[in-house]
Amino acid sequence: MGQPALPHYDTPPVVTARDLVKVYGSGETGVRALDGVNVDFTRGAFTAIMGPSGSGKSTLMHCLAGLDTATSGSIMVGRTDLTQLREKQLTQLRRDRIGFVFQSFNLLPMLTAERNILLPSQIAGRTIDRDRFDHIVDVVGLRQRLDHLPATLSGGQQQRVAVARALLSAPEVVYADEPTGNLDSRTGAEILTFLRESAEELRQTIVMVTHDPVAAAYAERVVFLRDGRLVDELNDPTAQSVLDRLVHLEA
Ligand SMILES: Nc1ncnc2c1ncn2[C@@H]1O[C@H](COP(=O)(O)OP(=O)(O)OP(=O)(O)O)[C@@H](O)[C@H]1O
Repeated sequence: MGQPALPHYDTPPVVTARDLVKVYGSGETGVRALDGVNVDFTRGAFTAIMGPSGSGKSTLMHCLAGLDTATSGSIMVGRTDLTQLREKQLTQLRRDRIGFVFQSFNLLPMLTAERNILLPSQIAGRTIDRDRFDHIVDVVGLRQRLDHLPATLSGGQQQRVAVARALLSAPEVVYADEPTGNLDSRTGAEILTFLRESAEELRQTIVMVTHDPVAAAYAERVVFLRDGRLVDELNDPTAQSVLDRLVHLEA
């Protein structure tokens, strides 16, 4: 195990998973996708989850985000244990307290960029923080594209819309699932830089699943899964140091 992330040691974790187990199926054919994961994410930390194929990355993110139910263990988001929530409360928690960025952007095609960014807040009945909206739109460089439909935007611009949408309500945590998987490397670098700056400057907590050591190196911390267990972590990673650990894990 690496050292704890020093810049955040004095802040309580935003998300805490304890003894997290996820078994798909049962009996002989059951798959133990998570096998007792303990992990904390502190406020303003940008963390990447990595590991070999099938190690449980997606399962961990889906459980942490309340998109899938854990078999046992607890997941605290602030003071809420989301493993104890009913479906309706879980839906509300996802809507009000968690942001999502997916590989496939997930924008509504008939809405402009601006309306896509605002929609979740409008559905939740939140007052729009116009200053934050303006700040985010300017930082991601979407000012000139706000009245465009997604189909008329490049992949990178569409992902910026998705990131702006996720960040607008200042959720307690943003989960990003391969956010640069559909982007060329230059555009991907821009999105990752923005995610990193959001963590540093807006103190936005971000957890990202990726296969790409170059993408993971934008995070300040990388946690490694193998066979459903958290087996290693790196602070201040470089693409090379991440790659070295991965090669070691896959050996
Ligand atoms: N819905 C499911 N039903 C049964 N088994 C599943 C299901 N989802 C995942 N698994 C199994 O759980 C294990 C962990 O899968 P998961 O998708 O979380 O890994 P991953 O690290 O995200 O993999 P990859 O890098 O290939 O996307 C694998 O053995 C997988 O086959």
